Amino acid sequence: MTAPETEEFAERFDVSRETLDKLFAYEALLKKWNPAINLVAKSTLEDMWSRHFLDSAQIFAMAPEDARIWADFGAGGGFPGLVIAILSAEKAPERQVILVESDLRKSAFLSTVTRELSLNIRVLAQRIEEIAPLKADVVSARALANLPKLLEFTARHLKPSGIAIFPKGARWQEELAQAKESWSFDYEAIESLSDPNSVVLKIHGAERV
Ligand SMILES: C[S@@+](CC[C@H](N)C(=O)[O-])C[C@H]1O[C@@H](n2cnc3c(N)ncnc32)[C@H](O)[C@@H]1O
Repeated sequence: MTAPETEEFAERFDVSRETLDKLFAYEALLKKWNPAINLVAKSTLEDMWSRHFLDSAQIFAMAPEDARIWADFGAGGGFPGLVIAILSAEKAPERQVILVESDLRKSAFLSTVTRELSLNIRVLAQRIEEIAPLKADVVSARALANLPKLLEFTARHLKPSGIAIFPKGARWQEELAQAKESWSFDYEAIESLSDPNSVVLKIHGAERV
């Protein structure tokens, strides 16, 4: 039987049975690897759908459908990047997702899921600072760094027309004010579906001032 949170997820994001099965397979691999390499906090393992999957899928839904290159920085256990790739297989099949993760054990996990689920993902087991410009349409990052640092990471890798999408916690306004000291940009702050105190920041046209 399908759990209510799974049904709610399927309905909210209008995904097929095949996509749900890929998410179940990813969940099983994550639970298998987590005790060895701590991909997500143990306390959140039983909350996979209402927390990590929902949190990631809302980011997917905020990007233009025709975004071809999507880079997720500091992908860790695959949030949001792996969920983006699983949803993209159904809804944006031309898209390639690039997962940048410098921790070798975590990037090995990301490569295993990529292979087992036949996803259109390129895993880069490198530091963001060291990779060649990606010319991405979208860059996302969850729980990686504060906003000024994220803008610095993103600047080299986003196309001029591209957007950056960063989920942020309750202190997002402080980070925004700090970022505005060195950057000019347009943004939207969208209330997070997984936590009413958090937002997802959508940023366009960032330029150093
Ligand atoms: C707190 S974890 C967040 C993981 C995932 N985004 C999530 O929300 O569950 C941050 C991840 O970023 C990776 N990381 C930190 N600095 C990095 C860098 N400069 N280049 C690539 N990866 C980095 C770490 O290895 C870690 O896996």
